[in-house]
Amino acid sequence: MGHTIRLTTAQALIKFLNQQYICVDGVETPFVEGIFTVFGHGNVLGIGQALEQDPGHLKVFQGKNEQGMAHSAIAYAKEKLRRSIYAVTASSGPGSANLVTAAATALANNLPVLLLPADTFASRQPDPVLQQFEQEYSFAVTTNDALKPVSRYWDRITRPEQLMSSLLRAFEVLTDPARSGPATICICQDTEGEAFDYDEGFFRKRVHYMDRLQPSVRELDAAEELIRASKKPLLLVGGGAKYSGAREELIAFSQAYHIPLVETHAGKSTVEYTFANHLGGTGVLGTSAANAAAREADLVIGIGTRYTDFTTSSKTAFDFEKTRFLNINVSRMQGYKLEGVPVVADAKVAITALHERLDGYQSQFGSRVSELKAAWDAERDRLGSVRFGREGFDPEIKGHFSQEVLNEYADALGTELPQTAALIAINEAVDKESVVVCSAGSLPGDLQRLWNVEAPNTYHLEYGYSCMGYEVAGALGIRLAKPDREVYAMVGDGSFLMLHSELVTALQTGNKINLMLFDNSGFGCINNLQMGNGGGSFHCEFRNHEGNVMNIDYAKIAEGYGAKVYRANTVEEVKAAVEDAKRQTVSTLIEMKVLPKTMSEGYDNWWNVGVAEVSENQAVQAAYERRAEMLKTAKQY
Ligand SMILES: Cc1ncc(C[n+]2csc(CCOP(=O)(O)OP(=O)(O)O)c2C)c(N)n1
Ligand SMILES: O=C1C[C@@H](O)[C@H](O)[C@@H](O)C1=O
Ligand SMILES: [Mg+2]
Repeated sequence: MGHTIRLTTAQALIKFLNQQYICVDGVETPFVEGIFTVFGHGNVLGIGQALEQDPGHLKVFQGKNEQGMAHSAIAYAKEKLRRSIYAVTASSGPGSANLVTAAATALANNLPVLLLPADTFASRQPDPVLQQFEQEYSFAVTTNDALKPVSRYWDRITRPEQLMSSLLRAFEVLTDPARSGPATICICQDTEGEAFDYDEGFFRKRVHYMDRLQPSVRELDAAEELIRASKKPLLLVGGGAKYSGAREELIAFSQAYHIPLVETHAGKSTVEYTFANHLGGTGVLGTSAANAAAREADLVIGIGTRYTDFTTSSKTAFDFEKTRFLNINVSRMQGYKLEGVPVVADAKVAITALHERLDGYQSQFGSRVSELKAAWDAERDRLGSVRFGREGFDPEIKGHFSQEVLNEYADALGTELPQTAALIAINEAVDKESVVVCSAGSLPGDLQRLWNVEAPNTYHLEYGYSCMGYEVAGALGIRLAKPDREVYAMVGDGSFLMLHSELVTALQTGNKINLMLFDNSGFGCINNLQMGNGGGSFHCEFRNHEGNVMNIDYAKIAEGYGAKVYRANTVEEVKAAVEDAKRQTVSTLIEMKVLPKTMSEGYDNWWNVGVAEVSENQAVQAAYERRAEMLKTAKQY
């Protein structure tokens, strides 16, 4: 052993974080950008002291809610294509518990984040300490154990020297493209402040190489054979393609062999929609063009996709009798899905290698690609020009609300604005390099279908966990990743109510974000789901105790925090507000009252949901039977 240096566990942690680098394609950059903190008794005297003494290059942010700040950290990592992270420190007990939802969000989306919740005392001398819940069967169980199932790596540090092996393992996980996710290191409160003579070698600069996984010759042979045998292959672009940076390779491949391209939420904006062979999003929230191409395809080339139910329309989007799957993925687990032929490799490398092998090949899609795209573009134009009428209005979500109820909403909210028209107006008004973020509600559907991307990597959807409350916090994380871009959080009233604390952090730190608040006074998409499956409207509208539609002044709330606010209830007002908001340096909120049932829906999709098998309501029974019929056509596994 060489020289030693005497540090507390927390000081050693911060020193180590400063020395971690990542290398991708020969470019070496620091891996840990900073740390989000909510200090409490569990971490302020340990990690807080260490940061106050010497943060090194780490940027230190004061979060307002542990879940919120962790969402910001996750969004930062996603926007940085997993090549840079923030750490997150929380105090023990409720602070740790607040991290659970965010950890699960990171896990579902394969996003790296280092979670550092404090733990109870290693010595147990003062037990039970404040916020220790005392589980009778074991004093070793603390709130932090709730983070185990939602972490890719989890450890508890009860002695200073344990930190060394723990951190090395955590960074191996955080920088592995196939297993990236939350690494959680819980440090006992007393241990954080305990000193140890650390070997100086532990703090040397460490470079983690995110090498591009190469496909084997056998895999490429199999892939080539599949494609050559296919008449109508389809490129399905998932998040793995985006993280790999495979835009140019995908465009060249698609162009050379005339293979149409569709995308998942995570993959969206890897290739911009202006590319001629791009048919938009696929599945439950997909375009008519993408879903038609999926049905016609005899080979799906899935690139970095997890094939979720939304992507596959609960395994009904394809003709499973004839369609084969070629799965390019860095994860073997993902590669095995839908009985596909796996190519366990980096997307960019695999597409390049396949491109070189397919000389002379051409798909038989011919003019079908441009025809499908043109038909969808016309449909999008229609959705953009929908206007409300007090009589005979036929909303996109049909048969749920009578004209009378829709008029009631128009009166209560003082608006006639349809959601699709508002969204398309925003799409047209924002600069093409700006970034849009969303995660839950009806907006992901409208975004996947209607948000036309003109510049790569400008669309950020958290749809692995679809966690309400990610939108505002996520916008902050994106702004930190891309400080020169405008960031627009598309947020429903329900999501805004669930969590928007990090708006204050954005205002406090001068990191401008724009919140596009779509207020339809309710959990709109869930109301659609219940009514679309035979139910009534049950506890999803925001009506008060007298049965009246609530009209909440969200602009006033944001104004109270110090944001610049706008109230925009017509397409013209929305466009004007977006233009003015661009000129602001402070964070903005544009409140739009939109009519329920005016979001987009349909286009040959299906979502398998748990409809009641027995019910006193005939409409629910009918919905159950429809589901049973659909299940007959679905692949079983
Ligand atoms: C944390 C969390 N809780 C619950 C849900 C289930 N959920 C999905 S969308 C939704 C309602 C969203 O309402 P709002 O944000 O107003 O969007 P809208 O559907 O009205 O557009 C709910 C409750 C979720 N996705 N995330
Ligand atoms: O339950 C849900 C329904 C989806 O439509 C929505 O986008 C998502 O947020 C969700 O959780
Ligand atoms: Mg709503």
